[in-house]
Amino acid sequence: MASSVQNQGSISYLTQREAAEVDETLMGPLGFSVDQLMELAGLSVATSINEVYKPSEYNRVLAICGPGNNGGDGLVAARHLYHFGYKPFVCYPKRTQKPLYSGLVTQLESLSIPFLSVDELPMDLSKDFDILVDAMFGFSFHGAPRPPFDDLIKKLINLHYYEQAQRKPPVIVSVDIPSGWHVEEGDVGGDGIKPDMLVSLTAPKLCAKKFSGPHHFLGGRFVPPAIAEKYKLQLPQYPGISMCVRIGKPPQIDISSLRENYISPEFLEEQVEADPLDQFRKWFDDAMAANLKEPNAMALSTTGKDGKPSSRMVLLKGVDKDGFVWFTNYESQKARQLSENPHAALLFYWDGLNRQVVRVEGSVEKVSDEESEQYFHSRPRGSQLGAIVSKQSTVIPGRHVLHQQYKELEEKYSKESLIPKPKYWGGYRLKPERFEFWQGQPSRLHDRLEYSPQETDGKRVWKIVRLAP
Ligand SMILES: NC(=O)C1=CN([C@@H]2O[C@H](COP(=O)(O)OP(=O)(O)OC[C@H]3O[C@@H](n4cnc5c(N)ncnc54)[C@H](OP(=O)(O)O)[C@@H]3O)[C@@H](O)[C@H]2O)[C@H](O)CC1
Ligand SMILES: Cc1cc2nc3c(=O)[nH]c(=O)nc-3n(C[C@H](O)[C@H](O)[C@H](O)COP(=O)(O)O)c2cc1C
Ligand SMILES: Cc1ncc(COP(=O)(O)O)c(C=O)c1O
Ligand SMILES: [K+]
Repeated sequence: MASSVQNQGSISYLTQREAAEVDETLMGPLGFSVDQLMELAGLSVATSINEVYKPSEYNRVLAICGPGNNGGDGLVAARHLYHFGYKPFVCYPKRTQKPLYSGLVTQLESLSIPFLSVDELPMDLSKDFDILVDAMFGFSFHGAPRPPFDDLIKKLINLHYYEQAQRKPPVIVSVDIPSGWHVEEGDVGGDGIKPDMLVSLTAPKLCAKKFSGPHHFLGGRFVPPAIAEKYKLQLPQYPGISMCVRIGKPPQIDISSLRENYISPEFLEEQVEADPLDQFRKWFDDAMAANLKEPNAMALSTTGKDGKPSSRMVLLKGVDKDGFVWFTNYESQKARQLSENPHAALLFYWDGLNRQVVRVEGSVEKVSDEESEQYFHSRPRGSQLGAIVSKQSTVIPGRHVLHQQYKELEEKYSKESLIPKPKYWGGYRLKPERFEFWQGQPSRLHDRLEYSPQETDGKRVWKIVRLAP
């Protein structure tokens, strides 16, 4: 059995027989119920879709569900997609009279998700939907598709006939097997559906080797090692806590075509804080609440006396009325430039909120030695040693020198002993003279509000103006 499991690269592909056996083993000796596996499968499908097609752009989803478990996966996926912010519709023409399936239907009905009969579907699916989930047939498909699925499959094949230059055609996402394809041979006649995305479940089936669309995902982070061992399955690592993982090549796309259409709430003069620091804190809190990774990462741009700019990321470690603070090596390239020209600019980009705080511009000073000292000792011991080891921005012969010195220092400063802050390490503080807050909007008509200081009646106030996007 094991020898017949096919590999392409480092991933195993299952035959139809093996796929059914794995299923039986999961649901027999390994104690899974079909409900559980279907829930995990449907959730994997929904998360895979969300990785590639965001609900802001691809909102209307039609899940076309077949009579078997593949159809059940489609019903579960539709429910999760609803909760992820999509608008799902379901076409489920051959309902299975089992409590599992009627339960799934009830759950969808309770969310007011419309069920459309085959007759209610438009001839041309491209107008009403952004995503078509093909959950008609999975690994038990055999022979030629019978009605009404033959026509439904034709609708998916014919989609491109309706493609109009101005309209983005809906994408097809196939669950486990592109419906109508032979489970092992693939699209034998070459005239079957051509999904944009395939979400293989448990392990890809042989037909997946013939999939040439841009997005191949594997879902189902539930395969116990016993199954993987028994079938000598080589499966990829799932990232983080994700239910799915991209397999196969990442899409080869034309970089010039990469673009987002930003959709955000309005950002108006009336809503902003009078003090840009308060506005910054508000946006920083939003970035924290949105769970963005390292919202304190900022690009720092400096120029030396030659006037040639350089940028690099640093971490914001404090912000108050006196300015924005970060820590670094005082003998680094940025330090040299700052000693030649104290003017610098900071830039934050908060992807996920479509926001950047651009041009926090101002002059820079070193922070006090006590402040550097205090921050240095708050860092993990490893980072403290790292700061001693790294003669930042100098040329070194290889990684080994860093590790060698690190090991020596680790021995020198055992356990609790104080690691002295090197003289060449400390903080800088930028005192802002200008701020700009930018929020992305559709058609590149973004909001840009700029703060600059102004004297009014001998008092310094912040003037706010709107800039053209
Ligand atoms: N561990 C896993 O991998 C899991 C997989 N899941 C999903 O389940 C499918 C396999 O489900 P299964 O119910 O075995 O089969 P299908 O969904 O492929 O469909 C079977 C039904 O389709 C009918 N059928 C078959 N061929 C035709 C045809 N040519 N025309 C019309 N109808 C057809 C079949 O009827 P028969 O009368 O022919 O028997 C069945 O009614 C797998 O691919 C995954 O998507 C689980 O959800 C989770 C675990
Ligand atoms: C997210 C991120 C945060 C960083 N934070 C710092 C930092 O706080 N301090 C620092 O010295 N380098 C930091 N670095 C490394 C710098 O980007 C840079 O490589 C280093 O400071 C040397 O820059 P320079 O040669 O221009 O002086 C960070 C890098 C990244 C990607
Ligand atoms: C070289 C260097 N120094 C300092 C920092 C800031 O890190 P910490 O939070 O440890 O101060 C970083 C962060 O990436 C860094 O790469
Ligand atoms: K399918």
